[in-house]
Amino acid sequence: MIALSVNLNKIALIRNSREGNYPDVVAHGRTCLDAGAHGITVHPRPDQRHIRPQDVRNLSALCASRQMEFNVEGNPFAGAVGSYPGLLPLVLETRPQQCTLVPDSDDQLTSDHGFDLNKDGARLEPIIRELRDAGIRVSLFMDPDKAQISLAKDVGADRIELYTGPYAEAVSNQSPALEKIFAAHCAAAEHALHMGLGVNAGHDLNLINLPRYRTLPGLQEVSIGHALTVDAISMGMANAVAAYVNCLAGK
Ligand SMILES: CC(=O)[C@@H](O)[C@H](O)COP(=O)(O)O
Ligand SMILES: NCC(=O)COP(=O)(O)O
Repeated sequence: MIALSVNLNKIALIRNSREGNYPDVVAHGRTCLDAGAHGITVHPRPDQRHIRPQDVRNLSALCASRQMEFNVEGNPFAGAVGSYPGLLPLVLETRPQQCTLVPDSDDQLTSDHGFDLNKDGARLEPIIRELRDAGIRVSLFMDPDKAQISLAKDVGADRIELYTGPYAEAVSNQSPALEKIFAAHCAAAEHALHMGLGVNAGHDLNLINLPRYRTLPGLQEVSIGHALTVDAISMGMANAVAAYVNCLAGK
């Protein structure tokens, strides 16, 4: 089974466009879990454009009450800004099952590359150790590069999350590069498994590109937010979650 972790960033983004708590992020989290999602993902950013620290606390409590996986993504090097305490303090306070470290700069529109561990490996190592010592599984956001994935093992990660943006773009553009891109993802996944790393994936996955991506060797979990939320506008959130769960199951 490939787990579906629903990313609720975009629900928070709509909420933040007005005062008040509408739509309610926690209520949507509950709907997703009721509809068959295996977990919830959030990616708080220092500018709090969507997920706020209190959302992380509330969703952590929701997932704990359901014994479902909570995955918090973010830049481990971003410090405290205003009421954003920084990723590490927030994660150590809320104790998700998984923390996915992503090499985003603070002003990035969205995530668009994996770690260069030749550059960041040494400063990531103590962070990964601290998270693992707290009982939190650590995944690193990575491009499908075998040498980099070997380094992910060396710095102590449990899993990698393969960055699927270029794969999704190639599917959507019907690019001739698609075969090569998907082959690189398969080789990267096989290498990760060989190294003893678990394999997650995410970014711009949708109902069109998922039927192929779900065949990736050893894929354990996908986190999906943007497209699933867009589908929920026409299908309803529960139906959208069910459609993605079915798609991952090959139905
Ligand atoms: C790491 C990753 O690919 C996702 O978390 C994605 O970056 C979603 O973040 P935004 O919703 O802020 O674009
Ligand atoms: N890790 C990827 C994620 O959480 C969601 O990415 P997207 O589906 O919003 O592109």
